[in-house]
Amino acid sequence: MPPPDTSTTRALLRLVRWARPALPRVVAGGSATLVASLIALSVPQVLRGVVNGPLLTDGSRVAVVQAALLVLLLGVLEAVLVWARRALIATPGTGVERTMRTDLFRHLLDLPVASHDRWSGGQLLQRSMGDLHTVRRWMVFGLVQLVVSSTTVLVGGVLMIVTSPLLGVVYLLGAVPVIWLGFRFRQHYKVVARRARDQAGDLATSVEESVHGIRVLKAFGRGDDALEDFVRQADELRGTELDKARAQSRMSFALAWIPETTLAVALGLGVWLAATDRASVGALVAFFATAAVMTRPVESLGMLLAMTLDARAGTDRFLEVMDAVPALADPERPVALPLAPSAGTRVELRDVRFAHRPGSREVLRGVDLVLEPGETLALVGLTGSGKTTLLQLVPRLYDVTGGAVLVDGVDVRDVTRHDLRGAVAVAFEDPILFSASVRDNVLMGVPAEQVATLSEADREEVVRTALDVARAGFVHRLPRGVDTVIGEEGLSLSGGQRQRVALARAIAGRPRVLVLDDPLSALDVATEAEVTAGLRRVLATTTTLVVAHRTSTVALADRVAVLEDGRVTGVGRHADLLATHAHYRYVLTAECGDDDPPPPGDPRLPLAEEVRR
Ligand SMILES: Nc1ncnc2c1ncn2[C@@H]1O[C@H](COP(=O)(O)OP(=O)(O)OP(=O)(O)O)[C@@H](O)[C@H]1O
Repeated sequence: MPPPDTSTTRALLRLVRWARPALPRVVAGGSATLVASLIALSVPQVLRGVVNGPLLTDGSRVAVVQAALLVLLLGVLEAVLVWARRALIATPGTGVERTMRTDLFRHLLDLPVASHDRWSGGQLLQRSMGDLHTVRRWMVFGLVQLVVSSTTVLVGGVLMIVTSPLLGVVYLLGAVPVIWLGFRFRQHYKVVARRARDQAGDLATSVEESVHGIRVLKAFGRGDDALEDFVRQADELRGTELDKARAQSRMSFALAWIPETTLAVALGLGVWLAATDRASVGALVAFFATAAVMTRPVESLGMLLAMTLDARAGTDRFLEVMDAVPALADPERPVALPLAPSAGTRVELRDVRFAHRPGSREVLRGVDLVLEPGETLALVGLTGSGKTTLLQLVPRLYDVTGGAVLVDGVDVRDVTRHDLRGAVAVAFEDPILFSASVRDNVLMGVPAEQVATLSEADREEVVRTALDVARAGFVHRLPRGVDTVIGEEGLSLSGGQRQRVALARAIAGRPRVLVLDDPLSALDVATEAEVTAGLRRVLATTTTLVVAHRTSTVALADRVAVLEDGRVTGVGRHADLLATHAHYRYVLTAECGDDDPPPPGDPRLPLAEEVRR
């Protein structure tokens, strides 16, 4: 077998952090297996004594019976140890797998939103399920068996040389081609093992995306294309799995025929040695019985090496995610947000700059904006002007790349994410709900520790008020009212219904700051006005930043800020801006007079020119 691959060893050693609690039992189980194997190797030595002693000399029955009883005892002991291994190892492995999975999930929740662009949903699913399952199987079976088989082969080899040096050397000559083939196998297999895992992740992503976008696929009649794509990916994965299987069977074949061939040569040589009195019959029996005991460990080495390389690929994929740095980590010395002033919370964006990647074009280029306590400020701008990006900086879904966002005078980077998110609630245009009851979805907007202190009646009151304000009374007509479980991502609700439940979630915790990304876009104007009026009434002291695309939304704000090419070019009341700000008028009304040329790069430019003509 090839010497251990240091990079594989290093990667797998990093697993000790998770495996530590299971180590005592794994080591005990491994030791039991090792002793069982050594017992198996000792039987040929007993046979040697019987053959060279009673069988070939005085034929003492007592000695033969004694030897048989000894072999029986060793056999029983070996069986007990094999059972002990299973009993010791089965449970701790599942605990390790669970801890790794939980840590991975916890880490995912801590990662910046941007890192989710790096791994698709299917890849993360595969990493947290299939990969960790492979790692666990290797840890409790592959690793133990690899250590035991390698030790058995080593001890067996030494015993063979001691029993008959010449035959031992002949037999062990087979190790030379085996090591060479093992090197080649490892080089090839580690590449295909990784490829197979990546392809399995891509395949899972296809399933996830197709299920997610099933309505689009059906509506556009693209089901066959999706199927074709899926079959192609499935074929690629199958090809890689076959490649793995072929490599493994070549290795297993070599591990079967090479030792058997050298054993056949050793047998011929051994018979000649015995016939010429250069070796005892007992030694010959012991030699070949040892070779028989070693057959299985030798043959299993190919499979165990493959398992190790599969586990290495799984470990690498797990550690890649775990090594991703949570860019939005909590500060070392967090500052507490001051208690909410009675008038409400002041939010300030001070010379805020933001680029999605280092060196890329800045989406925000020095934004200065102040939201006075309790004020509702609408953010208006052309599509792609950076409105959503700006909103996401307030609850720190992204960090500014320049300047600062301050909540009641405290930089949001100096506050723990837990505190900040307790103070700032968000509702997006595309609302994501979870496959839980309406009640649980709404209560998700209230910090967990606060929910724990509420009585059952208070919780109901919180949910009812939030749903009332969001004009989401339709939930009471669902089959089980607020207990109705809304399907995955809330797809069993209409777009407008989902938006209202998501809004109820955002306001349930009575946040100090509410950040709304056009959250009522799917509502008719009348319902939107009702919802906004309800919001104003209930959240009188809540400072609100809302992205608006419609005049109806904007009219309900105290002031409006116009975002233009990454900068705020105007702040004021809707009517004033409409009268004085050409770009604002253009964005909101698509009315473009001769004096108000559409801004360069505006996607509506061709249409505006057409209208003018
Ligand atoms: N994750 C991302 N990575 C790289 N660029 C991004 C990312 N998200 C948004 N952008 C870019 O940032 C710019 C601003 O996007 P943003 O979503 O903030 O615009 P918006 O004003 O909210 O648009 P809309 O009104 O259409 O929602 C766009 O050019 C967009 O392509």
